[in-house]
Amino acid sequence: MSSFGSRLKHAFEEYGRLCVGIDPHPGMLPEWGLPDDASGLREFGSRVVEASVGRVGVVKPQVAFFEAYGVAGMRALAETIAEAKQAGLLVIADAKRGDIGSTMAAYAEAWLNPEGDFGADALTVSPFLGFGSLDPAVEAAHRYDAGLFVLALTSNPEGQEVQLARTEHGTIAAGIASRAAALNGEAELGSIGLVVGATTAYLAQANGIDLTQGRPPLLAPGYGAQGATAQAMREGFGDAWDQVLVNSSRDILRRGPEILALAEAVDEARADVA
Ligand SMILES: O=C(O)c1cc(=O)[nH]c(=O)n1[C@@H]1O[C@H](COP(=O)(O)O)[C@@H](O)[C@H]1O
Repeated sequence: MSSFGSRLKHAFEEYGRLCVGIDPHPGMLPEWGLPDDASGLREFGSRVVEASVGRVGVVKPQVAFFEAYGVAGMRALAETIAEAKQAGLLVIADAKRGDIGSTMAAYAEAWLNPEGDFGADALTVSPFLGFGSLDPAVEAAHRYDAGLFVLALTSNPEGQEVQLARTEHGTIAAGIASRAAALNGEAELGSIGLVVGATTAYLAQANGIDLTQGRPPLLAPGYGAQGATAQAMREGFGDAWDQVLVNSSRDILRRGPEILALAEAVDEARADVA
């Protein structure tokens, strides 16, 4: 298998830079006329996958919204991931895992081993136990040709008190960006990416954080429902714009439950961020 970075680059070329979020928020299943249980979750996941195939290259299930339904919810997640991969979509499991040593290794095994129940193409991870605590996840990503998206400058305003705090080497976010860059080598698009909010990207430029070093893919949530526009994102990311994968969840999902209406919303968002 080729590296995650090169699979993502191919997806960019084929389908553009939109990632559809599979986020079954509380209340959304009944709004869609689906049972508020694991069978409803499964149908929800299937509809979003169906509306995404052939329109975008990447989907991002939000693990928490499946986990909230217990064991049956996690089974629905596993089946949704398998269905998406089977349909040729890249899957980013948004579980924001962060731990140390063998525990981090076990999380990475759970989410990145393609033979496992939840084997995704990439996983969101938290570096706030120290960037080096992610080493076992980086090793697993290399072993499985998978990717990571390391939280750096998240879309929520509360993130900044930690992420823009300064050490003698600069901001915490700048440190995260340069540690990720060092892992990416010379690839046109690396496999170790960063999460930089569509709403907060401008803060990278304002604080001298270079997002182009190492060419990490940049997962950008915050477009649409959290208020970021395509124009603001383009300006905010500046020279790093061609590395950006824009996520949209609620803005698309609120157009459900019909697959045709969802597909139309996907097409509109994809064109808007092109
Ligand atoms: O890692 C993420 O995906 C993420 C990071 C971040 O900084 N902000 C953020 O909103 N997200 C996720 O991106 C999605 C955004 O959803 P919408 O705001 O509905 O488009 C949710 O699944 C969030 O958990």
